[in-house]
Amino acid sequence: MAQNRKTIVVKFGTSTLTQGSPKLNRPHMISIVQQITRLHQTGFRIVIVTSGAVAAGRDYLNHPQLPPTIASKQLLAAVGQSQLIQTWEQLFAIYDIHIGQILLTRADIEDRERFLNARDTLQALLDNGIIPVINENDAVATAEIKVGDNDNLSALAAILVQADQLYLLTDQQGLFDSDPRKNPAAKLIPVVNEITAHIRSIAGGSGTQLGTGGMSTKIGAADIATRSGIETVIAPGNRPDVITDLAYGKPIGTKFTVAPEHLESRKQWLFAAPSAGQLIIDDGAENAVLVQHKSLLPAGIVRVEGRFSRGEVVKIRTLGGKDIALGMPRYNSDALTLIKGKKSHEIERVLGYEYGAVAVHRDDMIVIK
Ligand SMILES: Nc1ncnc2c1ncn2[C@@H]1O[C@H](COP(=O)(O)OP(=O)(O)O)[C@@H](O)[C@H]1O
Ligand SMILES: N[C@@H](CCC(=O)OP(=O)(O)O)C(=O)O
Repeated sequence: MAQNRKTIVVKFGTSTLTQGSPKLNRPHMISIVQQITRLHQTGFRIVIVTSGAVAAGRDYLNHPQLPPTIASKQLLAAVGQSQLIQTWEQLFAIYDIHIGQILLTRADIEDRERFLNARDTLQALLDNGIIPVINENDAVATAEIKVGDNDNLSALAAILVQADQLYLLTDQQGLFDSDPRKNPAAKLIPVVNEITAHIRSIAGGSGTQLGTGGMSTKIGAADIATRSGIETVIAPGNRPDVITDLAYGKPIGTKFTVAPEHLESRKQWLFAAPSAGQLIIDDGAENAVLVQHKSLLPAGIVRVEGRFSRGEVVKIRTLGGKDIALGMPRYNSDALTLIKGKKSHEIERVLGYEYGAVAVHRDDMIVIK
């Protein structure tokens, strides 16, 4: 058990979950759940991004005649999301696996504090062997705060969990050189090393009433993910064992490779913001960060300068005044002022809560010396 620590985000489009019908296809969902169970039991960390709420809502309400408004779609999503999550829950329960529902909007990802909260929740679920099941919070998402399609949402989720791979499962074999629904002679493209204007131009919209975005949103998602160091595959959701085969490296569908210079960019993405303060650290902490490549503990912080929230970017500065790293602290400036110089086990006593033992985790730090 648990030899493989690879983290994979798997996104299921409506087309895959319904198998082209007007309702969720439970027999097909069982085969998906069985594959994820196998991976989960061998230590893979799997995150599900699921579409299908609107389709499930429409089916549950017996295909009502509703005005073509956003409110109608939100009504269907509100009804259907509970059907959708219940279906996943019941199917995973067969294998004694727990799931946790997370409904996100763009606002939850763009705001750093909320980004960190979502990331911590996802991490906690994964650490406890619970499979996160994510969808957009369609029922409350207005035009300004929604991501709008689950392809892009899954790329953002993959960044949140620092995934190794993202699989976009759909009703086609992968990306073709033109829409195969319109051109039966279209050819599958097995590997994309660079998302060029040509690649974008061959990706069309959804071929069905129920899908959102088609290939063009999948290309957008692959672009976001690969720039952040996450390999992305568009693959057929109805192929037997597609998820397990992909996880063990079988070439299926269209693979979008990660350029080597992008491997560190998940951190660059996090650290695009200007710095909001400084943490002045002692010699021991300097050695831990620079030589031992470790996280920064509160014990090594001598002084906290500036006012910042959890997740804003700060400079990590030596006693000699040299900036050696940028990082996103797990605590805000007030909390760090109280716990600086203290041992990690004292954090909860001093603050009355804790967000973990470290002040700035190694994953949230770039050394700049
Ligand atoms: N170049 C292309 N290659 C493959 N599929 C394409 C292409 N351009 C457009 N499509 C359409 O994209 C559809 C898949 O997207 P979508 O309907 O949104 O599915 P999902 O629900 O899986 O997200 C396909 O059924 C196909 O009609
Ligand atoms: N959040 C919506 C799905 C949006 C979406 O992108 O759909 P799809 O193109 O089928 O992945 C729902 O649950 O119905």
